[in-house]
Amino acid sequence: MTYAVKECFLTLQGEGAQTGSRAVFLRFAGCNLWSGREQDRDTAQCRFCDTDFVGTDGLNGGKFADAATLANRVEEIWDGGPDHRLVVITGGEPMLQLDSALVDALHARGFRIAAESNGTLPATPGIDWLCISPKAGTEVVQRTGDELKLVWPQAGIDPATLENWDFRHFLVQPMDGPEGTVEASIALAMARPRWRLSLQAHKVVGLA
Ligand SMILES: C[S@@+](CC[C@H](N)C(=O)[O-])C[C@H]1O[C@@H](n2cnc3c(N)ncnc32)[C@H](O)[C@@H]1O
Ligand SMILES: Nc1nc2[nH]cc(C(=O)O)c2c(=O)[nH]1
Ligand code: SF4
Ligand SMILES: [Mg+2]
Repeated sequence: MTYAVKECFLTLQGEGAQTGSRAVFLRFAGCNLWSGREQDRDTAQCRFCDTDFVGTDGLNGGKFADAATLANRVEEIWDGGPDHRLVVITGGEPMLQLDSALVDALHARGFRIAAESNGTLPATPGIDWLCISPKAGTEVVQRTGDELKLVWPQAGIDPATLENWDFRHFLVQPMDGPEGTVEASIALAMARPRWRLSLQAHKVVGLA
C-alpha cells in the first residue's frame, strides 16, 4: 500500500519511559480524531494536539509506494550502525496506516519499533514498544501495551479507572498549551504513586 508521511527525522525520544533514546521519528499524515485544521479544533474529538500532521510536505515527507521504499528511507535517516536501531512511529494516528508489511520491513532492517497511538484503533501486531495516550470522550479499544501516557488535565477522564488496564508504565504528561499546567500533573503523580511524570524533554532542550 501507499503510505502518506508528513515527516521523518532523527532525534531523541522526548516523551515517556524511553526518553533520551536516539530514534528515527516517522510521522504519518492524518488522524481520526481531528482534521488537523485550526478551524475544526473546537469541534474535534481531540482538541489539544500540539502537532502538524496535515499533508506530506515536512522534512523527508511524501508518498511512499511500498513498505520497502519507506523502510529504506528510515534506514538512511538512522545514519548509524546496526545496533540499537529504534524507530518511533507516530502521527497523526499511525494505526490508520501502519501495516504488517511495514512492520516486517523495519524489523528486517534491524529496527525496534515503537509506536504512539490514541488507542481508538487496534494496534498492529509486532510493535515492540506500544504507547497509548487516551483522549477523553473516545472509546479506547487498545487497553494493553508498554506505556499508558495520559496528557493531563483532561476533563472526563478519571485516572483511577485506567489503572487496571494492562500496561507496564503509567505516565502523566502535562498538557502543553493555553490550558496546560504542570502543577496538575505533579499533583496526580504525588497523589497516585502508580503514575510517573513525563515531561516533553525535546521541547525543553529545543529538539524536534
Ligand atoms: C501528536 S500525538 C500522535 C500519536 C497519537 N495520535 C496519539 O495521540 O497518541 C503524540 C503524543 O503527543 C501527545 N500530545 C499531543 N498534544 C499534546 C499536548 N498539547 N501536550 C502534551 N502532549 C500532547 C499525545 O497525547 C501523544 O501521546
Ligand atoms: N523528540 C520528540 N519526541 C517525541 N515523542 C513523541 C512525539 C510525537 O510527536 O509523537 C515526539 C516528538 O515529536 N519529538
Ligand atoms: S489523537 Fe493524537 S494526532 Fe490526533 S489530534 Fe489527538 S494528539 Fe493529535
Ligand atoms: Mg510531538
